[in-house]
Amino acid sequence: MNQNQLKQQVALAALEVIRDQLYKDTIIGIGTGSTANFFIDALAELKFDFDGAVASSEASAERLRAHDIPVYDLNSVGQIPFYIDGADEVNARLQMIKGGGAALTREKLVAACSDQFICIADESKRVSVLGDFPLPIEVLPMARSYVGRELVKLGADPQWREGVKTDNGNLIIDCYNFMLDDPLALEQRINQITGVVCNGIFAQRPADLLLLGTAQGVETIHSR
Ligand SMILES: O=C[C@H](O)[C@H](O)[C@H](O)COP(=O)(O)O
Repeated sequence: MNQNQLKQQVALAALEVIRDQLYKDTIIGIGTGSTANFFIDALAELKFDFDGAVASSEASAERLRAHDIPVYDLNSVGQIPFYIDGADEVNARLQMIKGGGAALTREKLVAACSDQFICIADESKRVSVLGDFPLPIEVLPMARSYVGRELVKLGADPQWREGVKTDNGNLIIDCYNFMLDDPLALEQRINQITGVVCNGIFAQRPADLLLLGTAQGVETIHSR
């Protein structure tokens, strides 16, 4: 199976996980990226079984609307039962690095409002230690240079993702060579830098369930 087939496989598996838990008033949290896109396309089949969705990016909102799935503002929905999204890396504790598609802030926010975070990923995303994938950090435009200097002091090699603007109008700095042996401590430390909007470590809010696509089938891994 190629990577896209693995992504589709986990998208369908996620659909099976939520299928029996959908009600006419259910609002589903939807992530961003190629794996989330497979899920959105699969979800269209159930669109009459739930109310609508909250999206973590304009791109996902557009894709949902193209399937005639209503998209709600997060401010109007309160707590939601599920958030389904991909990841750039995920470890055995279901902590993740996210933000390869620059949607990390809205993703973290929708995840924070969700009872259950279901991560869907192909097996290439599984790691024992987070950090090979460059850590994305969303910063206010005028803080780019200052935050970069502060990140160097923390031991990273920060690189501005030129030409990319987030849905919130901010910039992305990708950090290479970060030591991520304590993801929670680093997540909190980076958040203390003035001008940082959000960082792509999901340790404070790890996934609750990981559906991992492998050549042997979908592995279901619950958080410990
Ligand atoms: O900002 C983007 C997100 O964090 C994505 O969920 C992540 O980059 C994984 O994307 P994909 O499913 O395309 O590998």
